[in-house]
Amino acid sequence: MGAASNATYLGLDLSTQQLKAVVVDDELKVLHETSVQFDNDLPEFRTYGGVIQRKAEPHVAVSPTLMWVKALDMILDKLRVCGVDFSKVAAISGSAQQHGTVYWGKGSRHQLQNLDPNKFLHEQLAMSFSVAHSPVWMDSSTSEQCRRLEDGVGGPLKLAEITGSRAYERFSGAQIAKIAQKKPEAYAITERISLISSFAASLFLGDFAPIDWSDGSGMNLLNIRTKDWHQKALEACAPDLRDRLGTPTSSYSNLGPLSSYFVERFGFDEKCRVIAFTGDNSGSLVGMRLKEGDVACSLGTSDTLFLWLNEPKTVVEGHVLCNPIDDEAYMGLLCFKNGSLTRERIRDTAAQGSWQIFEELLDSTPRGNFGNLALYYDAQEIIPFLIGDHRFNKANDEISRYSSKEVEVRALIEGQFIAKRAHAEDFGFIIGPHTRIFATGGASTNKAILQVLADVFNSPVYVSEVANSAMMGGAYQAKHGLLRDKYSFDEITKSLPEPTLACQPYDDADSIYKPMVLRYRKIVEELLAKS
Ligand SMILES: O=C(CO)[C@@H](O)[C@H](O)CF
Repeated sequence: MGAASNATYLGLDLSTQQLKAVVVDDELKVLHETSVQFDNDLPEFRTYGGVIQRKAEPHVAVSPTLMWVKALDMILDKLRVCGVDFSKVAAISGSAQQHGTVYWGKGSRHQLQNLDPNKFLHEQLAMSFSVAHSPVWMDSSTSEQCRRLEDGVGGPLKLAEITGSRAYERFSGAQIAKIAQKKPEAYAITERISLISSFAASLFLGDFAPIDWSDGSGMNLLNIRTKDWHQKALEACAPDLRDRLGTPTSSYSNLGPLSSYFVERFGFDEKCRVIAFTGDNSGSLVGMRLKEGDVACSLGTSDTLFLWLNEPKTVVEGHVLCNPIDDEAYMGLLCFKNGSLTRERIRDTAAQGSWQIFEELLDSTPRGNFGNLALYYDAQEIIPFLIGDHRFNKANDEISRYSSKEVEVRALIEGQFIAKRAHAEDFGFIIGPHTRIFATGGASTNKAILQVLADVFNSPVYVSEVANSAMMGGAYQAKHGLLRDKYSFDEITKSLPEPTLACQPYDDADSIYKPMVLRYRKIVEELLAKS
């Protein structure tokens, strides 16, 4: 099957903290894999976790757009040094952090279409962006724009019914509205607005790439049933926005030939095709080959739960996105902002910065943690809308610290997963005898953490051989988009091994965690009332 038996596919994941790339063979087996860490490999941009946040504006989170361009220059050189034969690559696709927006200035399309193969991309595109720092998904500074957007379309429930979500601060619509209001001159000279996924596709295409339906579902602007922009939402955000966004497209669209820049600079075949890029959670769904009834838990900078939906639904919390594999289907998504950075904080304070000690401490405490329950929110959490650390003892008194480090470690992990179960059930997810949890992301390599996940959800936890499902999803989508006319996604991915069972829940798990979920709801209700 495939374009040719020696065809390879290039998949990328432009995530919050790093750019990752993988080359797979025609059977989708990994041949090469590498990454560029923004903080360490591109220190000149002075990011922390790939993002710039200033104490004076704690709710603002941006990333230098040019940092992502330079990371692409670097990662292709790293792949070349790894010995990748670019001439065999039949198609390219990828994933990227959702919701962030890139602002292409006047004349940038011409620059994209006329790149000089003797120069780095970052040299040639240094002046191409009308907004140098892209707002990213960790930003929560747009509550005012959210209210205006909801009012403009008839309220939060109406917006959720049409676009799959009520207004969220990190979503692109509110972020674009803020740029148009606070930087009108920059907005006026903006020729195109991309998501970070379609921005990455644009670099490979050598032209503006369309926004795909799945990542476009994270903007509060796309009607997820008609797959077209919702005019009232566009008008509630910024003037003349439709032309700046372009026409959205299916998430496995074959966009066109690879830019000649890459053919001449790296030796790609001129027949290599660019397939639409999508959001990282949609890419993870592709990479995990998620099926109806399964739940995916991605443990990365953000923690997300997502599942396959055959039909859209209106939700007051969480999101419904167009499905990246099947144009007629959807996916449900719950995003928890305080993921790996919070786990790293507690690892540093309670486990001397060592994951091994962290695991030992976690393993040394009983399920239920002696009745202690805690919530840790370094940054403004999305669900629930809370911030700060909130520790509770067995008597349900809020306390400032736990006496032991092992209690603190278990309180963090149990609290994160209990919250996920509570909000997944609110979303309508029913945990049953056939439920399978598929774990991915950095923390999915930590067995002790996965055991807590299995216990809290009272379900078996499976892992794929490659922890980075968003990156693998890019590679799978490259072949899927190239050969979709001949083969279905299942046919294209059938050669892949089934995920591995990582752990099963203990028999007493549900009797411990079901009551803790109820306790979590009560605690959150009281904290929200106070805040
Ligand atoms: O905001 C999110 C999803 O809605 C996050 O998972 C980002 O996509 C992480 F990059």
